[in-house]
Amino acid sequence: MIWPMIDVSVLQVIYRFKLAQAVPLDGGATYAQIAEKTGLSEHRVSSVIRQAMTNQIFHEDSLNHVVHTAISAILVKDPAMWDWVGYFVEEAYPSSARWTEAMLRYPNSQEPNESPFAVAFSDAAPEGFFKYLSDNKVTQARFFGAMKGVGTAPGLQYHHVANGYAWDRLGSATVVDVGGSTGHVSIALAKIFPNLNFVVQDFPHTVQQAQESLPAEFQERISFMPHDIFRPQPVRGSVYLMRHICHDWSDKYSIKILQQIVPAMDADSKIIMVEHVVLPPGHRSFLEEKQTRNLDLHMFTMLNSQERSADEWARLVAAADPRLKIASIQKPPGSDDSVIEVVLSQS
Ligand SMILES: C[S@@+](CC[C@H](N)C(=O)[O-])C[C@H]1O[C@@H](n2cnc3c(N)ncnc32)[C@H](O)[C@@H]1O
Repeated sequence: MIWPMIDVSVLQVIYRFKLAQAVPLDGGATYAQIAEKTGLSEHRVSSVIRQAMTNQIFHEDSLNHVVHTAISAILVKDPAMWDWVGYFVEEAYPSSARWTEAMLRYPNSQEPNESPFAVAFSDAAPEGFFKYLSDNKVTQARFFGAMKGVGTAPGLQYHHVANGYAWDRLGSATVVDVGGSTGHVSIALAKIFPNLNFVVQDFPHTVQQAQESLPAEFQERISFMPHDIFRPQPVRGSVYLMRHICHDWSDKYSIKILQQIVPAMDADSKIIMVEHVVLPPGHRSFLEEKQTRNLDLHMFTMLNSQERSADEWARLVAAADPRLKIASIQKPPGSDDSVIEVVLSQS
């Protein structure tokens, strides 16, 4: 149980010293050649690569001669996978080693600037991960690349959002995509549901770029609006889509985000959250269970946030406003996320 830390340390060396790129995709390289390219000693290179081989990263096809495996080759061929590894080994891994320090220094904190990440990067990122990203273009580009890669995973495809809710029953509603980034989810829904219009809200720099690159066919139906999710919702009487928003925030902040929307809601309004709904142990395969538990603790690591069970989602919306109720939770087949429909009861 202790040894997997060596796996990640090895991955960090592979990333930092670009060991995958030091091995040509055709033909491979000797340890001496890789050492020369990377500036590491031949012994260190072979120790690291031979340990990586135990995870099927690289293969020695003859003594001291390294070739790629499918896993090592993907690090060279797929920039999103490279960014994903980079984000994990450079930001998440050192932060994960600071859990207990964060827990002791800031017991049960819900503040992003008291997360294990903020403890690990206290000099560079005293205000937490998101502020660090906005101040560091290299890290930001890597994180966006990683997120783009994650978005291509089968369980996170946008068609699950379409399948998980009866969007066609909304008539000609306006859907406000709160924290909708560059509008990729709205665009995916707009393609399938021609009656719906969309307002995508996010930080000013994000929505400005997105408006400029929006395909002409959607110009009439999708608009972009700079909006801070911690300020009152300016678009009234709509359907409010929030995909992967609250899992970035602890309860304290998620409640604030929801409370900004409630005053804008009318009797037909809904909040549609697309999020992970955690099941109790024993309901899923071992690998799914492991993935969910890892993700929950990863959210703690970086943001002092969490993944939530159905009960925790219900308590969260009720804490934001006792009139808010979860009307339905649908998990489309093959989807990692569920679609949580929240309504405002009028009684
Ligand atoms: C995890 S991403 C989800 C993006 C999109 N909803 C999706 O499903 O791909 C979180 C989004 O929230 C936005 N965000 C974070 N804090 C915000 C704030 N205070 N105001 C507006 N948007 C914010 C980020 O810019 C980012 O686009």
